[in-house]
Amino acid sequence: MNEASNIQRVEASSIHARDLDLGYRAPQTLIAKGISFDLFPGELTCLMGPNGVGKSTLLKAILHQNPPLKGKVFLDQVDVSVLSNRQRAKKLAVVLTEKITSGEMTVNELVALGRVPHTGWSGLLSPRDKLMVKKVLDLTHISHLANKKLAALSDGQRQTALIARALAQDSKVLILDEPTAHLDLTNRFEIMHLLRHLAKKSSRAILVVTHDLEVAMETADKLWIMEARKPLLAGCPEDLMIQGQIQRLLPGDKWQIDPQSGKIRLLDPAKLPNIEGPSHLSQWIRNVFRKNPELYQPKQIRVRDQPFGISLFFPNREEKVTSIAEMIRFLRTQPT
Ligand SMILES: Nc1ncnc2c1ncn2[C@@H]1O[C@H](COP(=O)(O)OP(=O)(O)OP(=O)(O)O)[C@@H](O)[C@H]1O
Repeated sequence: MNEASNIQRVEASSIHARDLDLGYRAPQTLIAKGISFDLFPGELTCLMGPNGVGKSTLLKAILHQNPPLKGKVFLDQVDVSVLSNRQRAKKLAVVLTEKITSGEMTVNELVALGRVPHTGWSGLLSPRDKLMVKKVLDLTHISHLANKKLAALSDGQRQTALIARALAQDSKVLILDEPTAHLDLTNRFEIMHLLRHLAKKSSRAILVVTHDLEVAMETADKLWIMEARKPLLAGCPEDLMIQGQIQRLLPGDKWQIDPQSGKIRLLDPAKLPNIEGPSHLSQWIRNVFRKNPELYQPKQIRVRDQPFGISLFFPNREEKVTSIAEMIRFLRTQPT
């Protein structure tokens, strides 16, 4: 980035930091050095990295819960350390991986707490506040849970209620730590698509810490990849995938990201059988041999669709099966 474009981007970013040292005091522990980032309005950014690398520590620096050991974080060009808690809460909403202690509270009451920066601690909701609570309950598909106590919710429902509370805060910056951790397959996409939609529709800057590469690739505008003792790497997810940079999320040489599917898999064993047939079928047969390197490998495998069938070719015969389970059973009977 040259200097002129750098200045332009700094002006546009909602959160900006350069060359931070992140860590803890008493005793002083340095976790990450030289960390720089810009979070832009209208974008959903996913922060990814191995366990313990310092993602939550970075969030705590942005939130001023644990200020950086060196450097400053700017929220709308204002140093976060000079903002009061109330000023920060109006600009920035957070969903952390917190345990809810007050299980007696209802979902409606929890979400209404999101309006506190706007109502004051009296907690009296104006009609506009009540409308906002209703709107976010609808948006997150939990209106039917409004009067349920938090203690009576599943982990995923509680997580969604916390997200609704943050949305009710109606801030321009939203930060979420592993929001999809407890959600089922559909809801992890639903919630992330909702966050993406909010980023676009109301020009919010949204930062999500996640370990879910599939959801991040599907929804994020930007990825921030955090590695031990390295500067933060930021980029468009598709560029990072094509450039092989996503592989940085998997230190060591045991696991590999397939740049075509974006899926994580064991590094290919030296030899896989020769498989002919449509790629959407042959890839799943290949998957079986990757998972079961001990399986007897025929000379050639041919797979076909409609009706589904697999032909296994041996030096002097052909065996036909009609499912992958049947293929595995058959190959297990073969001497290795
Ligand atoms: N309050 C603290 N005091 C000292 N060290 C801490 C504190 N909290 C976390 N750490 C350490 O900081 C390092 C980074 O932790 P952090 O929680 O930021 O990692 P993370 O990337 O969010 O990990 P995960 O993916 O497992 O959530 C870890 O080594 C952790 O032990």
